[in-house]
Amino acid sequence: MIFVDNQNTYDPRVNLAIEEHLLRTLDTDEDILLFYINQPSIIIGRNQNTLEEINHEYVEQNGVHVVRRLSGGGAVYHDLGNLNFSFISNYSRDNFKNFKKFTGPVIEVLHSLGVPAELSGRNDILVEGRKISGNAQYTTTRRMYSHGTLLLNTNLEHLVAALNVKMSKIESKGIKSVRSRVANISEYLSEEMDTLTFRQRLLEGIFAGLPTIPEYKLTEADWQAIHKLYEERYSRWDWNFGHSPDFNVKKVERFPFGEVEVRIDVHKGMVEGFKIFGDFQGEGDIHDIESAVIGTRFERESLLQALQNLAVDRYFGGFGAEDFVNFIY
Ligand SMILES: Nc1ncnc2c1ncn2[C@@H]1O[C@H](COP(=O)(O)OC(=O)CCCC[C@@H]2CCSS2)[C@@H](O)[C@H]1O
Repeated sequence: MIFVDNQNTYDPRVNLAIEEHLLRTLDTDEDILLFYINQPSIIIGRNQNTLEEINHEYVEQNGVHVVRRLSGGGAVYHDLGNLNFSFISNYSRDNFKNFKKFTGPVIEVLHSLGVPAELSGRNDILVEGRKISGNAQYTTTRRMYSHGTLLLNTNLEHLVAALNVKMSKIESKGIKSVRSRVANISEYLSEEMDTLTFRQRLLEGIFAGLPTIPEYKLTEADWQAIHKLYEERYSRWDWNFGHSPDFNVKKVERFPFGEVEVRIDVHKGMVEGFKIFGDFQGEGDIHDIESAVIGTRFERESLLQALQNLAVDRYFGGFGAEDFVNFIY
């Protein structure tokens, strides 16, 4: 096994690009171990509807990154107190969906630190029934990775808040996250440890018995390829939001001026269908609003922009564009 150092990158878009690059391009049959720590972010599963997984108000107010990964499964929250590990290896039927094989060495190190960790029936590592690690895998035809989180000292209030979705009545075929009770590993450690020291302990534990840790240093060419993946995938709205499965939103609310019901069809993150019903009365043809938003991104700023040239309050009587967007989004 070879260790790859990500050279103190804390940007989740770059870290996921490094991981994908190592998976796809590094020409080796060796197993690779990569660790990464991310600035506050939500990492969405490959087949999830991003909007169903994030508290977008919290995300916008706190500058949390939202990035989609290649592997399936649910959405997780990362901050500097969370360590991610990734084992990249040759694909085999035996390795794929085999979480025990990849979490085993990590669990062993946790035991040596006095943490009574165990693999759950699914793909979580638990301590006293609480989740300290979520795991997922992705495979190409030749190679695969099995990666997981480790909650060492994450702000759990932020974790819960960031993943607390407020948007109601969404229907989609997206994979839903499985909400769990979570805990920090630090609760179980007898000494205080920061995330980098914890990483070092894992590294030494996993490579125990070897005189030196075999390491591959990322080259200039590697960084160029990583940068390309960053640009073309992980920093793009189309990947992080637009890649979501189709979904429908239905909103109904009674306002002083009457009841409004809105039904929205979203395809690849864009508004494809938009219908307004209700017993409200106003001037103007409500179809103007419908046609203004069709074809825009289903996100606050784009919706507001689309409605900019319409005097929305004319249609509903005292209900402006901002109120309308707050209602539908
Ligand atoms: N960081 C972290 N670690 C463990 N559990 C978490 C975390 N954040 C949130 N959660 C809890 O897990 C569920 C989602 O569980 P669920 O089982 O739906 O999803 C996962 O576990 C996916 C793990 C992906 C790991 C990758 C490794 C490197 S990049 S991300 C969520 O609702 C919370 O209750």
